[in-house]
Amino acid sequence: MLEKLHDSLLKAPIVHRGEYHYFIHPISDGVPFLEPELLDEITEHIMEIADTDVDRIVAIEAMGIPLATALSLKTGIPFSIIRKRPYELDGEVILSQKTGYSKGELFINAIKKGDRVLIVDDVISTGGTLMALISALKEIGAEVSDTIVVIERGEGVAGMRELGFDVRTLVRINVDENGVSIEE
Ligand SMILES: O=P(O)(O)OC[C@H]1O[C@H](OP(=O)(O)OP(=O)(O)O)[C@H](O)[C@@H]1O
Ligand SMILES: Nc1nc2[nH]cnc2c(=O)[nH]1
Repeated sequence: MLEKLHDSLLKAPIVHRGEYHYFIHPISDGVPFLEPELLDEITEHIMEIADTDVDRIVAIEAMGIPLATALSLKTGIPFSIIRKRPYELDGEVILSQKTGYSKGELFINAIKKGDRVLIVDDVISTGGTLMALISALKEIGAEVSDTIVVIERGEGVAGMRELGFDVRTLVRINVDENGVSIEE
């Protein structure tokens, strides 16, 4: 199961972002290129496990976008992108994003009270991004039916679960200077 995802992760190169060992992979970076067969394997799997009885798929710029696009085409569900720049439309919600290697702001538009949403993203590490997003969506009054992330590294998911956030991931990896290994 998820053979293409596992095989490709084992080949992922590592670069350094400060102290952080950052892996580079088609799903998390679009580099070197994202093969349709890999995207198909992953999104078929997400459709098998996720609650797709939702009004909207929600994806975070940038690398949530290919996942949301493929899922939207398969399910017919529209998607919204949480952007890294403001539009200054009425009702825009701003949140702070902090990962293991960066800080910034995210902007939510056009998600309203009562909307049922499925969140998808490429990677979770500290969980900072998703925790901020889920909290903001709850504050808006949207119902997060499911949160699915393709690649899990680090302790973010465990920390989020302790705080009552429900996140499911497709593969859990370890990353060090030698590369990526897959946790069984
Ligand atoms: O669990 P965390 O530590 O918060 O890290 C996870 C976030 O990091 C990546 O986003 P990034 O901001 O690097 O954006 P990108 O998709 O544009 O590469 C990834 O897409 C997640 O959104
Ligand atoms: N591509 C990529 N995205 C990430 N998001 C959080 N950690 C990582 C990482 O190591 N690589």
